[in-house]
Amino acid sequence: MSWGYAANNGPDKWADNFPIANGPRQSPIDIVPGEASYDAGLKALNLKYDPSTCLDILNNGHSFQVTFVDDNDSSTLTDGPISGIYRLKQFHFHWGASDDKGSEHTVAGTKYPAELHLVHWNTKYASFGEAASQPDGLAVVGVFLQIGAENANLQKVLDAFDVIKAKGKQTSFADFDPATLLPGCLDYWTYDGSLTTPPLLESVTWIVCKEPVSVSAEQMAKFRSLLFSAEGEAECCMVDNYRPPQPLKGRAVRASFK
Ligand SMILES: NS(=O)(=O)c1ccc2oc(=S)[nH]c2c1
Ligand SMILES: [Zn+2]
Repeated sequence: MSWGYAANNGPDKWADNFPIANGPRQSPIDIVPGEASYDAGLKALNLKYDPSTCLDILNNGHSFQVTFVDDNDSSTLTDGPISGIYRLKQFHFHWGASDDKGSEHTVAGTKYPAELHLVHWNTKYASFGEAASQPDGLAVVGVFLQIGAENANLQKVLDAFDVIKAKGKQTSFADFDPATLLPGCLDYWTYDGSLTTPPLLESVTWIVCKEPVSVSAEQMAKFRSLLFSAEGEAECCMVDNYRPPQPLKGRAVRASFK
């Protein structure tokens, strides 16, 4: 049986096949603003995305993801807490069955209804796969979603859902600018962590934005219309695809803002 988010294969069971689940730098974490240390040396995030690198959108059975062409430096993350050039590979989300849960990171115990992850890999390595096994291989920008006004930019992504409802479904998705999903203020917390899904590799510099973006309650319902299950299988709604916060184990969380 493969990993998932159900009682029999969910986060509490992942250590059976992925012992790093109990490792020293696991993600997500609960971010306690009062315990984060302001670091004046942290640079502003420099995100430069080219919409023409947007390739397709797919339901991978754990979330849906929008994948980008990453054979050149058209869509990159530089500065912030990282050094060098990291290329955008994909973005995806995690969300709950109801608006009171869904994010992976929490802020002083507060759960948001959803969390966006923009996944980048360090171009000092040959590929995403190689970078994912290196301690400085990946940088993921996390953005919280909170219930409010309809998000017109997000709607462009949700409009593609009807053709990727089931696990394994994929369709072309072009000319989308992921920068339109970012908050106006790019203040962030940063810490050393891991992938939040198996293989849980400890290769991620996490960059979590302080300011959430809006999503309407109707748009959240659209997220919940996706399926974990493939066509022809018993339908299982894609909800609660989030890992809960993990032990900090002495790690420092730095803030880019006072
Ligand atoms: N949820 S996440 O930590 O951003 C993340 C990002 C990229 C991934 O690639 C595999 S494989 N699992 C992943 C989890
Ligand atoms: Zn994620």
